[in-house]
Amino acid sequence: MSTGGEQRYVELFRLSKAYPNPYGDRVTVVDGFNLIMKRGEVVSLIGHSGCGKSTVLTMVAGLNSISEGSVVLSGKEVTSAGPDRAVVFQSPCLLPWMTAIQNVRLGVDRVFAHGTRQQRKEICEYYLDAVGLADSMDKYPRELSGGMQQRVGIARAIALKPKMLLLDEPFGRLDSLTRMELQDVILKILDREKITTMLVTHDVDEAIYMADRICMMTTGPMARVGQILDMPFERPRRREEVLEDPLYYDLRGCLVSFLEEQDRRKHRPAPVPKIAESDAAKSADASDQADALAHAEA
Ligand SMILES: Nc1ncnc2c1ncn2[C@@H]1O[C@H](COP(=O)(O)OP(=O)(O)OP(=O)(O)O)[C@@H](O)[C@H]1O
Repeated sequence: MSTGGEQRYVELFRLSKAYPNPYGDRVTVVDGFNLIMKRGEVVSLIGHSGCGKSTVLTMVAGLNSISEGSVVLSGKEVTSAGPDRAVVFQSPCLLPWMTAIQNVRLGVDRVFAHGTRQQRKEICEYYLDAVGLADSMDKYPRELSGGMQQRVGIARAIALKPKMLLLDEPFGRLDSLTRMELQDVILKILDREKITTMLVTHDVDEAIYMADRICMMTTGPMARVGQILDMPFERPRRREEVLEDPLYYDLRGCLVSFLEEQDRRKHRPAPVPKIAESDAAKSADASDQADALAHAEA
């Protein structure tokens, strides 16, 4: 039976972020973002470009300061970056003078400094094999395709055996075939290792296929959780089964409607500003505004 700590393994409590703007003010991008994740759960954050998905993820990673609120992972408040949270970004940023295995070893040597040299080597080999790079471990980044480099980035993150995996559009730069292959690579590893994962993506289908829950963010500024959807599909998942499930299209429709509604709100015209005039002119102006608002609501 799972304990309370496993049910509330990650807690984002009233998380807010304000960035300075060029005029010296602060703009609150994310405001009062609440989310609780179970241990081993995969939650996808989805929302319009610029709503603050990466801001939330980087605050959880400890790479971005928290303006207000808190992130608690396994009972411990996050105050800085640490190896218990591994991040995979769009681009893996491998060190070009090191081979694939040397890139993975950098972190492994630090985190498992207590292990023997042989044990650390085996960890790296195991995860490079898990991402399908058994034959390319000794290649340099320049000898690897974009997809292969991203596989190294995934192996590098998971080899640290983190408590939490943070994926920020990890397939964003890949062609659709490679993207699907890597989705399956990650799903297989997550099914085996049960790593609690936050996945930021723009891709509705990717979110449905990979996540246990999808957290839809409202459009910023002051973005927060708009709605959370549970994905009813069993694990391990097979793409064809998910795609053939009639619920898939209902869920997809729900996500798309949410995003469209957010888009409408963002582009709703503001009321026409009033200018001081006579009472008669004022009332005419008020009725024009009412018309404008009614038009915007329609
Ligand atoms: N360091 C920063 N300083 C000032 N503003 C920032 C900073 N980082 C992000 N922002 C702003 O915060 C908002 C949210 O950015 P963020 O990258 O979190 O959004 P996102 O939803 O991940 O976007 P996308 O989907 O396009 O990657 C944007 O308006 C962005 O311009």
